[in-house]
Amino acid sequence: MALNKESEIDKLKQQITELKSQLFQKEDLLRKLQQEDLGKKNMCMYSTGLSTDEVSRYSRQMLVPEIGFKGQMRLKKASVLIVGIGGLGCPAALYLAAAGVGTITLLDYDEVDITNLHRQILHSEESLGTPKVDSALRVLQSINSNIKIITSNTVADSKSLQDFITTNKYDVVLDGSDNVATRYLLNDICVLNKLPLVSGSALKMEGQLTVYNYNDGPCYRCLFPTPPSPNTVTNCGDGGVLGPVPGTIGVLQALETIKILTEVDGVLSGRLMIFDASTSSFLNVKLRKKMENCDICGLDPKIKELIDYEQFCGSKAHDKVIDMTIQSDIEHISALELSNLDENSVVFDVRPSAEYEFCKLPNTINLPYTQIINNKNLDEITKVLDSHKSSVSKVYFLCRRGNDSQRAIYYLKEEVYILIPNMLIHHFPYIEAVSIKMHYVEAGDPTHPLVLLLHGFPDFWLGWRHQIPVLAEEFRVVAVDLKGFGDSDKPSWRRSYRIDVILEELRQLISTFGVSGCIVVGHDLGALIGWYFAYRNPSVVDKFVAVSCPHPNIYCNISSNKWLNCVQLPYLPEIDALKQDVRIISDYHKHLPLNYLDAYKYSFSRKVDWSGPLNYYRNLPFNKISENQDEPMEVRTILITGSKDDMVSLESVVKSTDYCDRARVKIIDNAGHFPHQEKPEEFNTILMKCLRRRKTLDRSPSKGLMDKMLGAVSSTVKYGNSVLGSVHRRSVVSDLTH
Ligand SMILES: Nc1ncnc2c1ncn2[C@@H]1O[C@H](COP(=O)(O)OP(=O)(O)OP(=O)(O)O)[C@@H](O)[C@H]1O
Ligand SMILES: [Zn+2]
Repeated sequence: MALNKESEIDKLKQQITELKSQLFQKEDLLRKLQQEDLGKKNMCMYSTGLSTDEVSRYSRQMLVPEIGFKGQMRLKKASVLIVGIGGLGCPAALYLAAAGVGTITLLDYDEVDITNLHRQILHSEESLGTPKVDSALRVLQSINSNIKIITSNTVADSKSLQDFITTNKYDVVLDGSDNVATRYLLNDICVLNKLPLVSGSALKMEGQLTVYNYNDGPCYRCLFPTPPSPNTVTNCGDGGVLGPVPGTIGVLQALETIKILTEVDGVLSGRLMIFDASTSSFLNVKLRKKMENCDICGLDPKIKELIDYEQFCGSKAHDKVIDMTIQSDIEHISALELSNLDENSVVFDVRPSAEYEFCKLPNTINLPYTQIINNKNLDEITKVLDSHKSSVSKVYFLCRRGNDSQRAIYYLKEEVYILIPNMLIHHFPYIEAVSIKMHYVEAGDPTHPLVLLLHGFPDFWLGWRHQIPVLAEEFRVVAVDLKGFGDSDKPSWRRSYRIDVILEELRQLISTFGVSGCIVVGHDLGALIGWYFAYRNPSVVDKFVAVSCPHPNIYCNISSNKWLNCVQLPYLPEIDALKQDVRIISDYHKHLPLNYLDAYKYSFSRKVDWSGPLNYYRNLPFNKISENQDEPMEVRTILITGSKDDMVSLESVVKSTDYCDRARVKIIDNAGHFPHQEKPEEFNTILMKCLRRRKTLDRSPSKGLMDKMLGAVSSTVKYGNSVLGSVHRRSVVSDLTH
């Protein structure tokens, strides 16, 4: 009976396949005949250029004043290239075809897979295993037989794409791809051929959209001059994606394309739209302007023809499995060996709990990787191992692809903290301030005056490693991980990073140490917070040291500041900052030895590690303390800066003293933006001297400082002229007052 049923199913399947193939042949024939007939269609006698059918079909959109007859004709004459007929390309193509875009080219190398069907709405169960472009063609043509659809089941690479662009005169290119190599390829080809590029992306519950190379707006390279490290890019296969998210972005890509084609104002160029599906909100952020020194669209472009993009990006032009090899000596075992492990072995499955729930192997313990690196499960690991009946001989880590399990082992083997030799650190406690947990490192005698160290961006408490042991000899030192950084809580809400919230939490944190006052030393972002804090809490702050950071009112005016530009990153906020983490971290911390660089990369390795830092910059730089220079900073202030800091000008640091009752400026020769890490000995000598010093500081910079500034002018080319001008002006003032 069972056998009969099986053969009946097989027979039916075979018949359906044959019928389908006949159907497809007939559809093809029909299409061809219709295409031939296209030009001869009944023209509407009152509407030159559109057939009667077209007038009726598009009547609802032609009634929209922005489109009208003219717009419809533009759409009809237009030619659009869509690369990637997946989550974004499907909805985009659907709306463009329905809207009557005259010629649409579909490019995709892939075949329909069952995992595509929840979001790639042009494909169906029937088309499983067939080229995506074929199933897309069938559906699009059934919706609109008036338009011409060209398809190609190939990889878009430098050669194939150039051929397409030369043969077909495109008006717009729409990026529906899912990998970095293809993004750069599409960008470059669009710049070289002067075509706008409508770019979208979607992952999990977030989507992003922008238009590149349009009306003198920036191109992808203006914003991302170098590709992210391959291992930091997450794809839908790993991160997951909710169908309507790419659906929304794809539809909006079609909308932007229609706006460009019909010359409607308000195209999303120079702006990035971020869609947060979890809160149903859209956010528009301004992007950095077109860069004069962009490699492809700048004034003197280095790239004049297409290159090998897989080589340039170090990754393939697809987003399929990317295997990581973190450690060459890592021990791997086969599935068979895994199934035969003895009872002295423990297996931790480090996949997210949701994935573990899909399916799990017996005798495994779920210990999500994200929790491991958050230090949340270290106790649990110990507990599990302790409670194991027999003695544990081996511990195995398991995940889907072998990447997170390697990362977990690496993390557990080499915790960040053991990197610091011979440092006197008491403990790594957490403090519950108001509603958040702050992680900090404490050293020195608790009865000594408290020095609070606030790190900068992108940094965490470890940035003060050279100062902690030295300060600990005379002070009680506390180096905190600011909210959103390191091991402190990382709320993702922007409102959690409002300056009043941050200051209140800081005040509470200080009071938990049982002291009424302290010295605050801040670097970069930490110093920016320090300025606000000292201004508002003069009774709590005995002295304030601002390292590499001008007064906030000056900071507000520095439009070319790299920190602010960082917030303007596209594919921002967090996802792409994360993709770029290796680059950003290595760029900022060129002075660090390799093992420390690794520690930093850990600390900024996840999306959540970027939400806080970026939110600070979204809120802080736009808060002026007080316009009124008659309300100066009461707290004694020491400004320390490197003579070669390319992010903070000497001029801005000197000008900051205008806002202070008592201020002193110290310059560390040949140091950049991280003087406390680059020149620790000189920095420590200056810092200790300033912190010990009791007498009142003068308001004006000293003569020695002027000389140093003049000497530094040649090395701070960017601000050279303004520094020089300011030095002359200030010299006159000092001469008069001395
Ligand atoms: N260089 C390229 N040439 C042609 N098609 C490309 C190229 N790069 C990416 N694509 C296509 O872009 C589409 C992107 O679709 P999407 O992001 O929804 O993911 P997917 O690859 O279909 O599925 P998943 O990521 O879940 O495996 C895919 O169909 C892919 O084949
Ligand atoms: Zn550019």
